[in-house]
Amino acid sequence: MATPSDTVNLNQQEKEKEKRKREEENDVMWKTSLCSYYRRQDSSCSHGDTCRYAHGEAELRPRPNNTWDPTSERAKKVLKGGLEEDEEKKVEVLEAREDVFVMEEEDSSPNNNNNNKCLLNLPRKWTSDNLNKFLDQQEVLYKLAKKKKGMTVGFVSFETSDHVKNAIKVLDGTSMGNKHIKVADVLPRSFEKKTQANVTSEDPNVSMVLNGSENGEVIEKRDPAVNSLALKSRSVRDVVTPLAHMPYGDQLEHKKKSLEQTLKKLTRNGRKACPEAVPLPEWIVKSRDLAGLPCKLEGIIESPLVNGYRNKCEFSVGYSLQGKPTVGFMMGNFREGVTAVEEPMDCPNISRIACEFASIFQNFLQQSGLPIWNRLNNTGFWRQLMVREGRSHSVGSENLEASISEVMLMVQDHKGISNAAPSDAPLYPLSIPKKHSSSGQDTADDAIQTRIHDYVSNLRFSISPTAFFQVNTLAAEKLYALAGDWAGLGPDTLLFDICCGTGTIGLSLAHRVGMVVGIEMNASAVSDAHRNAEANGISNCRFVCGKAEDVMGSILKEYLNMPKKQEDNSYVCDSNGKVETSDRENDVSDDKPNLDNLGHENGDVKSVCGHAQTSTEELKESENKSGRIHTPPQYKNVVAIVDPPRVGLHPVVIKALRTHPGLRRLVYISCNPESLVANAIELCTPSTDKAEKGNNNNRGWRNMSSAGLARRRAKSMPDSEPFQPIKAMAVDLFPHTPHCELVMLLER
Ligand SMILES: C[S@@+](CC[C@H](N)C(=O)[O-])C[C@H]1O[C@@H](n2cnc3c(N)ncnc32)[C@H](O)[C@@H]1O
Repeated sequence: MATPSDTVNLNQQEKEKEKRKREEENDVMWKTSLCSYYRRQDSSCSHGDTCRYAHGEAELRPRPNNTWDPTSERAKKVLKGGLEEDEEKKVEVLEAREDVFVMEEEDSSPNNNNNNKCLLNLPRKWTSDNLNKFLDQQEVLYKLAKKKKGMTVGFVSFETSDHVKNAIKVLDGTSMGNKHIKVADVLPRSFEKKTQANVTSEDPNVSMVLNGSENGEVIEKRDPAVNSLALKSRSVRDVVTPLAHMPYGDQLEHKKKSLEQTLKKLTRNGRKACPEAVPLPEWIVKSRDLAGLPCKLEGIIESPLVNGYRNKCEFSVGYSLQGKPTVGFMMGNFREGVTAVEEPMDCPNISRIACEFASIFQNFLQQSGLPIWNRLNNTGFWRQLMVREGRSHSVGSENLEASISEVMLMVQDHKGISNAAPSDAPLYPLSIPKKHSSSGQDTADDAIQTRIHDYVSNLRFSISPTAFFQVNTLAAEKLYALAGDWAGLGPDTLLFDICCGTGTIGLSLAHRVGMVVGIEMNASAVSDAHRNAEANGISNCRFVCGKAEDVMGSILKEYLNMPKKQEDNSYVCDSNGKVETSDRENDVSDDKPNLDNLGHENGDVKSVCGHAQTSTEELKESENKSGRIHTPPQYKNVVAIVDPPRVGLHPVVIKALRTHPGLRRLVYISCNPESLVANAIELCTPSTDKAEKGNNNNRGWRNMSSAGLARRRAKSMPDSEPFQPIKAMAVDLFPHTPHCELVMLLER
């Protein structure tokens, strides 16, 4: 007979076995990051040994590129170790120069450089003011001290070598929280003065756009890049395409496993959020047969093109580790103090053409009189180059490169924190001198096109500089086709294309439905959608410009809160976009439609529409003229395809979709499975009529996971029928990176 201690041992053995099995089976990212519970010093992570994140330093494994979770003690030790190994304790601050210190010219000369030091391990939240105060408190004599919020490094310059010695004596090793300050040397580099020159292009269809508010002044300052020794072991290929070392099949397997883990969060959180008084929904009960998945993950569709697939690249401008002005990708996170930029050639997802333009731009920078953007003090000019490619006709993966017929280059004059200028920043088209004109002279392009074109499902799409377009067009076609197949479309379907961009999803599915209503906040994208409908002869689409959270409620009302019975006065659009009446079948009711409901609750709804658009005003006008009331037709099948940005849908949109009983099917496309899961928790968790009213106790929400927040919101969801996750499938739009698109069908 087994004793209790035998049972415990057996259980432990089982657990160990299970753990080993998981470690072997699981993805290469298994336990390469610390669990957030562990970070919060809270040992209540319910996954226990099966958690894919490390519960402590001992469990932590290195990442595939041989680095450690940057928040771990190990990573910090590696960094520290690297520094200590260096005899002279020199930090390789390659381009910490006079614009950081605002020093006199002679101060930055190599001879005086010993009077410039950097302090390591300072609190991230400190600004220059804090550093100045601290040095004063320590009675350290110095000339100038600078510190950027978010970084752990500060820079100090001293008048004399005695002052430096004293500072080292006082500061080196001083405790700062659980760390010790280190004083290290700064290695400035000198750079040659450059002259301004023009970008020239031999490509006939290159357009260039300046995105920003004003031209920067011409100042001869250089961008400091703070790069630790640890960076030397990193390659840009590892940073940008961390899965590139695996065969493509293994990458897909890796992503699938990672998605399974993420999807399981939906089940766990749905179970936790389900009110006690309500039975667990069927999908949670059935998850036991699916190893904890909320629905079947049907697989992952591979990208037709694995290399060079990106049609859009945002290159950073900065200095390389060798101090060369470079156009490419940053070697790490600015918050980690990394600003080094390396060339993109080794990144397999970048097209040859984009690399060529990055290289042309890099050569141009050598001669430009304008300075490179300084990420430490937010000065300078050249900051980012965006390269977008367009095609002249629809193609397969074999000859994609040959079909690229247009390139749009976009540079930014933008001083905000985020690398990308806001989407509503003014755009200035720039003419690019062409080398080849019939006269042999350089000529400027008279009619500058600020749009490029691409093809999805044989439809031609016009794309404005700031409009979203999927970066992997061929894989996006597969994504949209899958969404269309799952949406259960037919002539009697009303399709809401939520976050529609240039109208790609709605327009490519328009021939399979009665009507499409697209919603999008980017006005240029909405104009594109309008143009794209017209260019492709599609008339049953309407596009609304507005934030989904502002317009969703009123649009649902407009289309779904129709009177039960109408005569033959519903409308369809003819091929010219004119509104006509039709004999569409309708449910029976005697109510008159309430035209007031057709207005948008939150005002400010601009409709930029295809031919089929009929605004409230137009409806009212047509009612007055004909004496008949025109209302949108009723559709038997109402479906929404949502394709939100990485953050997911706004809670107001989720609530509108969830609480409108007319919407029975929803296809959720997501580039961020974590936010899909969070939104699905709110859409699929049962509610009660005793839903908690808005909880004012928001303490601690900053530390909450997106799933935790969703659980909290699910509790205050008004009583409404929840959706059920039916199936999920991934589409790999981003080979060589950990990202992919996830599609989930929800029904009720
Ligand atoms: C992932 S993209 C999808 C675009 C489009 N479905 C496609 O595949 O080309 C997300 C889109 O949502 C838009 N967007 C972001 N936040 C929004 C909001 N609050 N309301 C409406 N649209 C939004 C963005 O401008 C972007 O065009």
